[in-house]
Amino acid sequence: MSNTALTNGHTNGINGTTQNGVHDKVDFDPRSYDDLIMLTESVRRQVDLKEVPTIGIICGSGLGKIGDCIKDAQILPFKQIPGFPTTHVIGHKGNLIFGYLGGKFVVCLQGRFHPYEHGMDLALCATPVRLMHQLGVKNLIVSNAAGGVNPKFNYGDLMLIKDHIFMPGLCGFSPLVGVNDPRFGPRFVSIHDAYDRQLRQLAQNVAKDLKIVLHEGTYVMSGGPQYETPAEVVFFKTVGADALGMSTCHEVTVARQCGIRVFGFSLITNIANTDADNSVEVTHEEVLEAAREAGDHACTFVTEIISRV
Ligand SMILES: O=P(O)(O)O[C@@H]1C[C@H](O)[C@@H](CO)O1
Ligand SMILES: Nc1nc2[nH]cnc2c(=O)[nH]1
Repeated sequence: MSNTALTNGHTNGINGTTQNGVHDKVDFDPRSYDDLIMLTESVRRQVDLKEVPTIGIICGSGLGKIGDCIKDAQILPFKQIPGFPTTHVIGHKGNLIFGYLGGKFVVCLQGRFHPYEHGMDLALCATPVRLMHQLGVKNLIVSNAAGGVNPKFNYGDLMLIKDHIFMPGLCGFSPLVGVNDPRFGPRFVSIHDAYDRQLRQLAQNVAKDLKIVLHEGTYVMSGGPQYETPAEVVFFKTVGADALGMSTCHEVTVARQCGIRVFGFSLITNIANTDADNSVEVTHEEVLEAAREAGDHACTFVTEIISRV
């Protein structure tokens, strides 16, 4: 089957109707388990789930190419998913894709929700991970574009995420804040093993075989959307950061709450400034350009990892 964009009308089941496949604004509560079930049912009705997608993928800025590599793709635009907000960030297409990659049936988020776009509602931004869990995902591959802090990193390198510092989470902006329905998972979640050691080893082996430079390091999520000042970069470097971004940690936190194994990597799209007297501008355009250049590379890497999971 060739790739299919799903545009049939449907009834979303959460507060209302749809016209021409586009859902009306719905009153979706990301902390309601019942709303999550209705959202999941709506997705199930719109796609032909040939198998259980046990692998989920989240594409970072400009890394949507990974989604384009999926075979026999069924493409469900976010605007057809009741409860999903819109993604406004250039380089995030806004599709949920089902199909085959690396010989496995996968579900891929071609675009993500950044907390800075959605009033720091982290539970809302992490809803796709809860959806993936409902659909049967057991392993999640998260990717992002990030600024390199570690002096060994170069533009275009890949960094496997070994650990993270979730700045908004430390300040009370966690997707787990608020009433916790135990059906989402435990109230208190241990994040001691956020990035699965076995998957990291597997990725290292893949990188070696494909002759890809793969660093390993700590990813810091800041609230964004502003990039860091040189003093902030020095601050993060001092506390152990290797790469800086504005996403991922909220998704990983929710994934761990529901028992999904995680593998994460960053594409180093710029080198973060540490000296205010010699600093250069960082732009989203250069971030996207770096991601475009690394698209094939990232796609091969992810495909090979999936084939070996
Ligand atoms: O979705 P990711 O984390 O890859 O997006 C990064 C962080 C900001 O959203 C944007 C900055 O250029 O790219
Ligand atoms: N916070 C942050 N996010 C990024 N995404 C891509 N580059 C950067 C960066 O330098 N800082």
